[in-house]
Amino acid sequence: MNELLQQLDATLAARRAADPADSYVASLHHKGLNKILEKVGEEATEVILAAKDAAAGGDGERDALVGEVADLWFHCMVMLSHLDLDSDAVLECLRQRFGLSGLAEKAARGGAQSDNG
Ligand SMILES: N=c1c2ncn([C@@H]3O[C@H](COP(=O)(O)OP(=O)(O)OP(=O)(O)O)[C@@H](O)[C@H]3O)c2ncn1[C@@H]1O[C@H](COP(=O)(O)O)[C@@H](O)[C@H]1O
Repeated sequence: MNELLQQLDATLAARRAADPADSYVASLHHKGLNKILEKVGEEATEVILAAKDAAAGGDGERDALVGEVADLWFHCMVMLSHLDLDSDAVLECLRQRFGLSGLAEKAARGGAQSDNG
């Protein structure tokens, strides 16, 4: 669906058979799902901290936030690849949701009573 994401997905899939000594992605696949999830968690925390800094800071902090989001997206893509999924599946999910109000969707599944979930 998105050319860059598709190219990156292809690289991530190819790295599953690569030597961990030669490739960061191969080293993550080699270490396994728990290591990959640890990285996703770390990167998510870094995004939160960077967003706080960006809200209070200037262009440097905003650029740093973009870099942290890229790290998070990348590690989520490695996680999907490790589980035989790819970004196309996520983009298709977003495409199906596009234009459907989150409030309307929540009401349709009977979840409109609470603000917490
Ligand atoms: N987009 C990325 C990308 N974004 C971030 N990173 C790496 O992700 C790591 C995360 O940052 P950290 O500060 O947590 O790294 P770290 O401290 O070395 O990690 P740990 O030792 O704590 O696990 C860094 O080493 C980054 O270089 C990426 N590594 C690879 N890619 C893409 O994946 C492709 C394949 O990479 P290789 O498999 O390394 O060839 C590359 O060509 C790129 O397109």
